[in-house]
Amino acid sequence: MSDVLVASQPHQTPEFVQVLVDCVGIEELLTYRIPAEMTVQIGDILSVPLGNRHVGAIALHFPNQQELAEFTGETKAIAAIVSAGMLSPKYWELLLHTADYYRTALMQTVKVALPPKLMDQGCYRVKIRQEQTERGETANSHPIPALSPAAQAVWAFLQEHAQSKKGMSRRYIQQQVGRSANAGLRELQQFDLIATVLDAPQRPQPKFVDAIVLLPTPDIGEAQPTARQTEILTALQREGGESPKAEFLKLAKTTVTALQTLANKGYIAIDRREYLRLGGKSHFVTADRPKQLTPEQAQALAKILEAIQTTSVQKTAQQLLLHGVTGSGKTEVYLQAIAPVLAAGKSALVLVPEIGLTPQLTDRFRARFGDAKVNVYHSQLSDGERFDTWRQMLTGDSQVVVGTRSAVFAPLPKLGLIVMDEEHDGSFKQDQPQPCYHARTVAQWRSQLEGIPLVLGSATPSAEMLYLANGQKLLSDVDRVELPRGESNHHSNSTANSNSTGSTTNPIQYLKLPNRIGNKPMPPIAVVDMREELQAGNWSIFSRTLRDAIARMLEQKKQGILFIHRRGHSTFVSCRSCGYVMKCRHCDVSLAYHNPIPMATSAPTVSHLRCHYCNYTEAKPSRCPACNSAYFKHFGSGTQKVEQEIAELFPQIRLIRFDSDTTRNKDQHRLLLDRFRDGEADLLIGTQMLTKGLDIPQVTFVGVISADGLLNFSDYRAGERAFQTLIQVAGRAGRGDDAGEVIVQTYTPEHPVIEAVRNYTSEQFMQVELSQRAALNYPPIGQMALIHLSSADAIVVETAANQLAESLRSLEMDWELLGPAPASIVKVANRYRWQILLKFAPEHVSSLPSLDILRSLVNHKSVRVAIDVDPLTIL
Ligand SMILES: Nc1ncnc2c1ncn2[C@@H]1O[C@H](COP(=O)(O)OP(=O)(O)OP(=O)(O)O)[C@@H](O)[C@H]1O
Ligand SMILES: [Zn+2]
Ligand SMILES: [Zn+2]
Repeated sequence: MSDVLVASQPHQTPEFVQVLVDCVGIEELLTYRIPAEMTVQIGDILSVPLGNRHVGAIALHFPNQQELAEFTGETKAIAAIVSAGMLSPKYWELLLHTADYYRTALMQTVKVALPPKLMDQGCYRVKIRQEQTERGETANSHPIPALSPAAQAVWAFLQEHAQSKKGMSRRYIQQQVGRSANAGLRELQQFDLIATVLDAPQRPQPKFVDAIVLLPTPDIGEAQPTARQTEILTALQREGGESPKAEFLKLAKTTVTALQTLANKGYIAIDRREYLRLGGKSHFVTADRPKQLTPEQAQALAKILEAIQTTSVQKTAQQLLLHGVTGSGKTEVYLQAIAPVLAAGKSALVLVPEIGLTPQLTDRFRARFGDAKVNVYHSQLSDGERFDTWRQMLTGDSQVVVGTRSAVFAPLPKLGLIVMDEEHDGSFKQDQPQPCYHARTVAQWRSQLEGIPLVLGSATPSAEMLYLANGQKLLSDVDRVELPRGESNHHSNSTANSNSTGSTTNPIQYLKLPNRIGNKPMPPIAVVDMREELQAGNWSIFSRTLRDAIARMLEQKKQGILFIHRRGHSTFVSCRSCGYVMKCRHCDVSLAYHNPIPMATSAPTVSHLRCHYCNYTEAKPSRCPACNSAYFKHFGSGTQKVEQEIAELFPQIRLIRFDSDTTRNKDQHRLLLDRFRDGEADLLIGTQMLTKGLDIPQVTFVGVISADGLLNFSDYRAGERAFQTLIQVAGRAGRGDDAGEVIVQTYTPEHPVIEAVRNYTSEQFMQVELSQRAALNYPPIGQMALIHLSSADAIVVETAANQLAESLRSLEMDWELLGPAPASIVKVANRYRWQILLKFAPEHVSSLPSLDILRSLVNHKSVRVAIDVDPLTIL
């Protein structure tokens, strides 16, 4: 796939190796000599001399002749191989490719992928190789007579402590044996007498406890439970019908005897259950068995299993796009696809968008496969937790890892399947620091490198995946993409097929789940025209329809969700009377509203509108250019404001606000959602986070305060994103027995996105969307990269941006350069932000400037530069 690996795997035994050292402040690779008796491989953890001490290092690159020629100084020799072959060459190739594609130094990429402390030599232990001690008679004498005194000393020390199963740390051996220990260890390693292992953490054992379980009310004729017994049963019901015995005794202030009586009467059972220790709140796994699949699910599963079969024989990766409407049972398909992978002793990686979604989803995986088989990996883990989880993965034990973006680098030696849930979700893309990788792109490379299938699931697949699934063609029916059986096999011969864009010529199988489980109808979506509300004299943010729906929901004692577009992005200007939106005449994106900003030249001193793709600027008209209405301004309402107004309208309503303010703490998500699930509130008010995978059966009502913020996001992807968000949000309604109802408020009901959402016509919408993108060479047809510049000094950053743009233009590369332009939100954290947009054909991605080159072209110390390849938002 990448040339990088080829260059780094020379044919002769390499004499030198470049390593990354575990030392704060040293970012570049250092070159070391490999002693003649040592065989080093890429990815080995080494011990190398640095200054007057030894530090940990990772072997990352074998320099070629040219690189060596540039190198003149004297090189020191590697002291020891601490741990060999811990991560496979394929894993390192993945990192090398990621660094290269995203124009980021390898070091920075490694830092994103690996947990802290990995190179810390204290984390490794030396053991006598098993075969040697088992030989019994040789165990107490020197197995090989030619050992040097240093090696003999270490050997004797290790033998003395052979009963310690965990082994000894190098540091401890050095302390005990003395200065020569390192040489001794190296010699023993060379004779293969010792092994070094990463100190493996103890896997927590599953914990079982007695649990009280509520049973269906028994048929007991006249004998009613006593008042006290009813109290106990109600308490148990409040706990969800299940509670650990010890906790419940305290909670219900009752006794073992009282519980036994209830058990004898058949009201409850006392049962041994596995007890889960999850972040924050421990709770039970309710035993969960595979569900009987619907025919559609079964068909999708069969295709995935077939892909797993074929790839394990032929090592050719396949991607499968599982397009299943909200509530169609995609997760159940993942679960049943993973089961045979685990049964074969392999591991599965499940990537999910955000931690807000993870508790509910990980619970389902734990319930199915048991606590011991499931590891969770995300950025909110502490350094220690990350490190422990990493080591757990390295053991090679068959396991499921459920994680967010960075888990795409999970070091699973026997990976058999990658699943990416909600593949369209923007949080798979890293904004900063560099590399600004997209986990889906990296997952695609990884699946090809490892020759394992990648399942990408979504109710609203991304334009990228639909385009790929359609064979990179535009206007044809996506449904017909599915390949005839067997044809997929000879198409793909391993990784050689991928081109430089990271997309693949391997066929993508398109799998569809068009119906909800139990054939529950999709909730009807009603669109309210806010212009009419205005005409009727209703100036509130709630239409009459929305107010009535909430009143009805309260009356029927149902639950609802009110969605508000993310705060702080009300940068577009539109007309409340006719819905007209100001757009850039060159770029087909909404113009951003700017207060006066300090600029070197022609600084507008009044509020103005500006395109942050191409820098086109115009004054903000005071009246609507289309209908001359004076009600022409920028807008936005935050969650707090909506919360206040709702509380004023419905004084008795119980609300939970769910946004980044109320969910800062990592257990807060689970807590708030649990409270809502338990019926502690009527209405959940929140932002984007609510759109993801919530499966709460009692929710019948979903309201969208204003779709306009989504529709007019000043970005070429606004339409796609708005469509996905609205469909996902609507998909939270009517998942249980009662039918759902969705209300969307907007000033532009005739907008194609709104039309498509109302009618659930995703394919048609995406086809039009793709052909519009093709017209302007926007992704996924063309490609883009965004160069960010920022500085505390508004003038300096503008000058630097102009100079950089000029330098880049003079390179005369195969890209189109737009800008420079100020970012739509110019000032963030006291820094002014400018950007340069590069548009190019996918085959030219490797000609993009690297971060190092950009830095050298920008000659201002105070200006920070970054490059984002395939940016998701251009704000
Ligand atoms: N074959 C089945 N039989 C019965 N119930 C099922 C089956 N498959 C899934 N379910 C249930 O249907 C509900 C919806 O399934 P699931 O959450 O997997 O859907 P989804 O497609 O992942 O939804 P979304 O994309 O909206 O998150 C869940 O409560 C799940 O337990
Ligand atoms: Zn107007
Ligand atoms: Zn423009």
